[in-house]
This record gives sequence, structure tokens and C-alpha cells, in this order.
Amino acid sequence: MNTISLNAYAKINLGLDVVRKREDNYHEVRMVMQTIRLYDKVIIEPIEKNEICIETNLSFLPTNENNLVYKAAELIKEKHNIKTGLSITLEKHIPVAAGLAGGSSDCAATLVGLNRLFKLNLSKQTLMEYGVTLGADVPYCIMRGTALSEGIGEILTPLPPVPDCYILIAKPSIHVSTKFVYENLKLNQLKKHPDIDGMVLAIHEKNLHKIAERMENVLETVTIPEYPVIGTLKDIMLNCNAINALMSGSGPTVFGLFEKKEDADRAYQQCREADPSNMVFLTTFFNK
Ligand SMILES: C[C@@](CO)(OP(=O)(O)O)[C@H](O)COP(=O)(O)OP(=O)(O)OC[C@H]1O[C@@H](n2ccc(N)nc2=O)[C@H](O)[C@@H]1O
Ligand SMILES: Nc1ncnc2c1ncn2[C@@H]1O[C@H](COP(=O)(O)OP(=O)(O)O)[C@@H](O)[C@H]1O
Repeated sequence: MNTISLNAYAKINLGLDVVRKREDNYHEVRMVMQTIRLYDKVIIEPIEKNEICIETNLSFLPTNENNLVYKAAELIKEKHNIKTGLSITLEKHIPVAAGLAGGSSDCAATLVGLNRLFKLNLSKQTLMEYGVTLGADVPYCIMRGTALSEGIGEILTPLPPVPDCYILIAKPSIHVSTKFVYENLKLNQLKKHPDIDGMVLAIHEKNLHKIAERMENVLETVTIPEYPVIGTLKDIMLNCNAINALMSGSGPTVFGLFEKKEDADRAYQQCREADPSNMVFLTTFFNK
């Protein structure tokens, strides 16, 4: 059995609406998801001893059953009665707890990688069904590309690719918990909801400006008052001619879409200068 190496890509939410709170406290969402060319590496190697060993370059990340990669490996081993051990190396580049789904994407890559390694012949659909038990964004991270995500994140409709542009990603050095953000969302106080259907239409029309005009994320109503730096980063990008800028997922990462590289470069410098501990990346969309 050979070693398998996979790229686990980050996502941004071009639009994020919350429709209702379910009885199990999860929230039903309508989101437009987009994969970007920023990725972790997941390297999986079979070993003789029946255990799961995780190594990573980030010392603060758990390497035990709290790591989503561990959970994915454990699930596949249990469901398919696999006694082979696994050594998994996780090379993190995606900022952690950022709203970029880094952990979910590592988890998705592990499910896909183990399906290949052990020749399980599981369909994408089955892998997605396994995935949603580990995290709401895992099914999308298996699908990738541009997609409409509904339910809690498991009802996925693929969409045509969004027209190319430059994407600036800025992650301030604050920690925002996804659970905290959903729990503090005041759904009945929202003045308006994002036009997700309009964005889907604009994606079909391949109209970048129409897409950008509809970029909205209801979770900003929780995070921006609590963490003003999110608003500051958005303003920097907009002042540098971003077509639009938004917080991704539950934050705190902000992304901006740019037509001109010079504008994106200028915003890159300003986001760095605003606080040298901000993690800043210039990237593009990734479609398969
Ligand atoms: C907000 C989003 C937007 O894409 O992404 P991130 O900001 O995490 O990247 C997702 O909805 C996050 O998905 P994910 O991070 O996989 O969520 P999970 O681990 O399953 O859940 C973490 C916690 O968030 C809340 N949660 C999550 C998803 C959802 N649809 N409703 C919720 O209420 C629940 O309280 C749950 O305990
Ligand atoms: N492989 C992983 N990579 C990153 N975080 C992980 C991983 N496994 C578990 N976690 C835990 O999940 C939490 C959220 O991580 P992450 O997926 O990066 O957040 P987000 O979805 O908001 O971008 C972190 O606080 C971290 O401790």
C-alpha cells in the first residue's frame, strides 16, 4: 500500500443566510460556497501497528481524537473493520478557527484519501454522509468548487464557476468560535436577509459585479460589534477598490474580491501594516 498525499483546500462563503434554528440547536442555512487556492497537505501512510498517529507543524493543534483528521480515520477504520494503522502528517497552511473550514477540509481529504488507500469504492455521496456526522461543512469540502449549501450544510447543489478575480484573505489574530457565533445570532432581529437566489442567478450569468453586489453574511451582525477589527479590514479592502469585501463563515477572516492586482497588492500591504500579526494571503478561486 502506497503513501497518499492530498491537498485540503480552504473555502470562503460568498453569501451566508440563516433560515431557522432547528430543534437540535443547529441552524438551517443557505450559503454560496467557493473553494480557494489556499490549502493544507494531508499525507497518509499505512503502518503495521493498529493505531492512528498524527503529526502536525502547528504545536497547538490536538493530535488526538479531537483532531478532525483523527475522527475521519477512526470512522473509516471502524465502519470498514480495518486493522491497518495509519500515520498521518498534517501540514497546516490554512489559518485555524478562521471561518475558512480548514479542519473540515482536512477531514474531507482524509475520508477521500482512505477511500482510495483501502480501495473501498465508496461513492462521493457515501463519503459526504459520513462527513456530515463529523462537521456541517465536511460534505461541501468533499464536493469543492462553487456550490449552494442548504440544510445544515449537507444539501449541496453544484454551481458553475465564478469568473476569475484576485481574492485577498485577511485573518486577524483573534479567536472566534463557530458555536458562539450561531448561539448569539438574533434571527428575529435581522433587518434583511441576503439575496442568495439573486447571487445564484448572477453566478449562472457569470456576472462578477452582480455576484459581488449580493455578498452578505448574517453572522457579521454577531461578530462585527464584538470584534471591530473585522469592520476595519473590510474598510481597508473597500478603500483599495475591492469590488466587495465580506467576513467568511463565522469569521474572523475577511476576504475581498479585486479586479486589479495592484489594488489587491495595496490592500495586502495595508492589512499587514494595520497589525503585523494579521495573516494575509493573495489567492484565486479553485474549481476542481
Ligand atoms: C459557519 C460555517 C459556514 O460555512 O463555517 P465556518 O465558519 O465554521 O468555517 C458553517 O456553517 C459551520 O460549519 P462547521 O464548522 O463544519 O460546523 P460544526 O463543526 O458542525 O458545528 C460547530 C457548531 O456550530 C453550530 N452550527 C454549525 C452549523 C450549522 N449549520 N448550524 C449551527 O448552529 C453548532 O452550534 C455546532 O455545535
Ligand atoms: N485538522 C484540524 N485543523 C484545524 N483545526 C482543527 C483540526 N482538527 C480539529 N480542529 C479544531 O477545530 C477548531 C476549528 O477549526 P477550523 O476548522 O480551522 O475552523 P473554521 O471552520 O472556523 O475555519 C479549532 O479550534 C481546532 O482546535
